[in-house]
Amino acid sequence: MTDLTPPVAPSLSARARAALGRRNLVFVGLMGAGKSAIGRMTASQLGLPFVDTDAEIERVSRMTISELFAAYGEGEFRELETRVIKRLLRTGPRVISTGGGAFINEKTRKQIERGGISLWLKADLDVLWERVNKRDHRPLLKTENPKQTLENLMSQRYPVYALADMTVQSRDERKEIIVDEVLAAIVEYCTKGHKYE
Ligand SMILES: Nc1ncnc2c1ncn2[C@@H]1O[C@H](COP(=O)(O)OP(=O)(O)O)[C@@H](O)[C@H]1O
Ligand SMILES: O=C(O)C1=C[C@@H](OP(=O)(O)O)[C@@H](O)[C@H](O)C1
Ligand SMILES: [Mg+2]
Repeated sequence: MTDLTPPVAPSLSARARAALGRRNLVFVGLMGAGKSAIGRMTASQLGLPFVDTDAEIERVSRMTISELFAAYGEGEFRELETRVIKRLLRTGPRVISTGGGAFINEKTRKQIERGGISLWLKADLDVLWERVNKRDHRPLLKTENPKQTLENLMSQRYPVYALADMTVQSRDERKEIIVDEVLAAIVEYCTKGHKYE
């Protein structure tokens, strides 16, 4: 008997998973861009383990990010961040969401370049502000004018985030839509092999 079942096209998730192969996928971008939330959902779509580097740092140090900044300062936090990311990149594949400053640190950025493919979740100031001002766990934003601080960080950091392999616009749109755009970016970048913007 002939099989009359029509062929089923592989889903976007399956195509992205195949395109990624053994590589790690690393989310970078400013505070509030959605790295932690979108990273977790992307990992689930890809059927891969997810690690948020801030959560991992908090787990190994048994301190919150705010406590680490207060007790040891940003310099020590960056050292810890670099070590944690280096260790995570040694194995895989997995999805890794970094804290906003990780990719700015040259040592960490080089590690990410070697151990994975990077995706910048890019967002406008108003989108970022709307999201970060709801919570107060980000030590760098404990300033007199946190929105201005965020804007200053945008001008300093955006040229560096732009070095990422892929860029996806994070905006006032359902998270599922952003995740689909991330999956499409992976397919495009991994099959064509040039920067995706
Ligand atoms: N597309 C989106 N739409 C609405 N809220 C979002 C979206 N993406 C992220 N968020 C929310 O914005 C907040 C900040 O996101 P988070 O993932 O913590 O950002 P990051 O890790 O980049 O700092 C969270 O409350 C998250 O659920
Ligand atoms: O931008 C930064 O330098 C930081 C971003 C934070 O992570 P999110 O980007 O996930 O908020 C966290 O790592 C720390 O507060 C420092
Ligand atoms: Mg985060």
